[in-house]
Amino acid sequence: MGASRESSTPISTELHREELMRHTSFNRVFSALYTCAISCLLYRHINTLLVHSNTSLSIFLSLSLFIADLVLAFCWAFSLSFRLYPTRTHVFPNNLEKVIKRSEFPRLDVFICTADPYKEPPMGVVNTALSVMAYDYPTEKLSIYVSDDGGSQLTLLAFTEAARFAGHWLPFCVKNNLVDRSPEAFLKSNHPCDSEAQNIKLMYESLKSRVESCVERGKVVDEYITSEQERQAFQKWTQDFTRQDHPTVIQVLLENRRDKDITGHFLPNLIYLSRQKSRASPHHFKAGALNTLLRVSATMTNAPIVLTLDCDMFSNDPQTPLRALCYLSDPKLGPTLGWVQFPQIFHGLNKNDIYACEFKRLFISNPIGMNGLLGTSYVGTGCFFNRRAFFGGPSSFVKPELAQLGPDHIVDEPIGSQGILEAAHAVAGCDYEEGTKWGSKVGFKYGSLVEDYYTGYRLMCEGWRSKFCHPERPAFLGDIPISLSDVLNQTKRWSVGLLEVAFCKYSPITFGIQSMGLLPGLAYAHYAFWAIWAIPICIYAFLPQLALLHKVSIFPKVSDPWFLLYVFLFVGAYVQDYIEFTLAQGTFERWWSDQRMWLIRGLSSYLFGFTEYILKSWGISTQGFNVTSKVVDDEQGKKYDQGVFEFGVPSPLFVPLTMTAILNFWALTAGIVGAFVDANLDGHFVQILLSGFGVLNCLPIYEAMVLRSDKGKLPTKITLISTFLVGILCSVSAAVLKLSY
Ligand SMILES: O=c1ccn([C@@H]2O[C@H](COP(=O)(O)OP(=O)(O)O[C@H]3O[C@H](CO)[C@@H](O)[C@H](O)[C@H]3O)[C@@H](O)[C@H]2O)c(=O)[nH]1
Ligand SMILES: [Mn+2]
Repeated sequence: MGASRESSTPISTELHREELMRHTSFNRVFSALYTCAISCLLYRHINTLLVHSNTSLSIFLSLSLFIADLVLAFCWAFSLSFRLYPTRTHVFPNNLEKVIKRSEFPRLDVFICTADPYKEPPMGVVNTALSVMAYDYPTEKLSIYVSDDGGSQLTLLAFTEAARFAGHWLPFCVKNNLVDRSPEAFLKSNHPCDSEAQNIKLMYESLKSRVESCVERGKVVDEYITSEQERQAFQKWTQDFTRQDHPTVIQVLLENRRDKDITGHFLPNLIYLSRQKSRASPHHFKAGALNTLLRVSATMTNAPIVLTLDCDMFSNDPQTPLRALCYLSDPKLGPTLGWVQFPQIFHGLNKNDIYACEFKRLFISNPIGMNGLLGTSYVGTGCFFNRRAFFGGPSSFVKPELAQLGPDHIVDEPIGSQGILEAAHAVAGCDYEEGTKWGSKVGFKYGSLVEDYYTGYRLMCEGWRSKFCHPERPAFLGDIPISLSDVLNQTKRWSVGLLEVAFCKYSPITFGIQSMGLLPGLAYAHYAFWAIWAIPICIYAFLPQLALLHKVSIFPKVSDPWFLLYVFLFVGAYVQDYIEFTLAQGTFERWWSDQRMWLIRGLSSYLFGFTEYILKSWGISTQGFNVTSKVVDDEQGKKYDQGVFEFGVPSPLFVPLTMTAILNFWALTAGIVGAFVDANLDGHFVQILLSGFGVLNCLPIYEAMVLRSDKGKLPTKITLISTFLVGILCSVSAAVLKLSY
């Protein structure tokens, strides 16, 4: 591979390079072998089902095991798409200015989304904004838009303060050539403590304490409002102003041609936006916020490149836009390149990443795999878009209802002018989208709780391509949830959103494969059907154990040749998984957490996600976008750093987990005792092994159930309910067993 390495490309102007990963041929051989093994297993299942199952019990057992393995086989087939063409990319930002002059760099609009000042502390949002305002990019080309779906004056206050601080912070970053351009990250780093740094630190800390004191009080204190203009802005928060019902607030906090930093250089644009909300109109959560941002920015700056960021993803490398430009400004890729995605990488993970929030596969390995196909999916943050991608396919332009919102429109008035502000307010109204193509043909797509995945998928079906850019130094760093219930609720929301895509008329297995081809379609199907993991995981967590308790043997004996097939399939999958994980710089401990959390998610997030999706499609439940908390309370934070599971709240999500822990422990004990008493180790070996594996994975649950007494232990209520339910399961299965004899 590595076509661009050919001698015809002069190295000095090379902007990017791709190479197939070295282990690809191994992957392909192993995949072929594994496919054969799976086929054998499915053949055996069908054979057992048709020939050897004659009682209703044995039909039930064989059918369940068949379904479990069939689903596993599907999941495995989907994931093949990531393994056949894994392609790494390299970019050379140092060559950029040889190809395109700095003065000709395209303008860049940055969108930062926030939705709740209490779950997403305003100081965090401010740090994210400052880190991108300080990008190593011509400031006159840079505009930062902050979308506040929380409609909070606290966030606006934080940003009026931040705008003032930016005048000191930006020149400080440039002068000292900092790489940590989020003030919080800078203060935590080993920086030189000269008087200038000391000064900046004091300034930042006083800003922070003002903002945090207001957050604590829940309102903006008068003494912090310093100008008439600010006073007018805060007056919009009247008595009737609520988060769900309020007028649009647009505040130009910094204007490029007007505001200068302390060294006399112009500052980038900084705009606060809280779109109009009304209980009567749907707001479509983040997708709605992003579409409003697209329109408002179109009236103000309309940059051809758009960066979307979550409020907790601060920039960790000021060169990032230059890296993105290595692709976006390459005329060879130009016409169909829709976006350049950087991975989501997180800071603050504990040593073993107990909740597997790193999502190495989701955010790193799989994108590398998709990179060799049509390009990686959009993951909601850290993504540079070609604005044109939101208006139809590369060769089928879809006009927005106002020409002014189109990607070619040129804004020629200052952003603070009356005309511009009026236009911006008009397109931020809550009824604006009624009768337009926004959300269907134009902009971010509505219809799924994972608007990022769905939008990227639909754009790719329209013909857009993408690139994954994975530099050595993480481009962005994000926060992770640190309590188990937050973690599981997050993946539950994803499961619901993904299922919405799986079963809509644009399902990846039908529409996707048709419009993108087999492998990219399978890659998207892998995500869409993510939650079906719940089926095999639940079956394997309960069925063999219940059977073992009643001394029913359901797997081949150790002496049976089919036993070897099971060993190969299990060990093969686990070893391959381990190798892939460590190839992506993972440790053994983190891999163990990762596989454990996969099982835990299967028994909670995926299972509940499935149920909620069904209820939602029947119109019974209306699951919305539950924002993940980014607040770290000290005690919880300390626990997390020690690597202790935090249960705490009595969430129903914990019930199937606890049931699994109890049942597996019981089955293992009974199995071992039985092996001695009945001397039938041979027949029950696989089931004993499975129960043992279950117990091993449930160790933190036993600990939280019986050994701990702190606030994060498993609530007694959950233990009692689970024990009761396991009791019922056992009695029911005993009764069924009796009936069938
Ligand atoms: O009504 C809403 C809800 C959320 N958000 C913003 O959306 C972002 C993501 O929300 P978060 O609670 O952090 O969700 P996560 O599950 O952590 O996010 C992942 O999954 C989301 C889709 O479910 C994607 O949008 C994100 O980019 C992706 O990082 C945050 O910046 C929120 O402020 C809004 O702007 N409006
Ligand atoms: Mn998040």
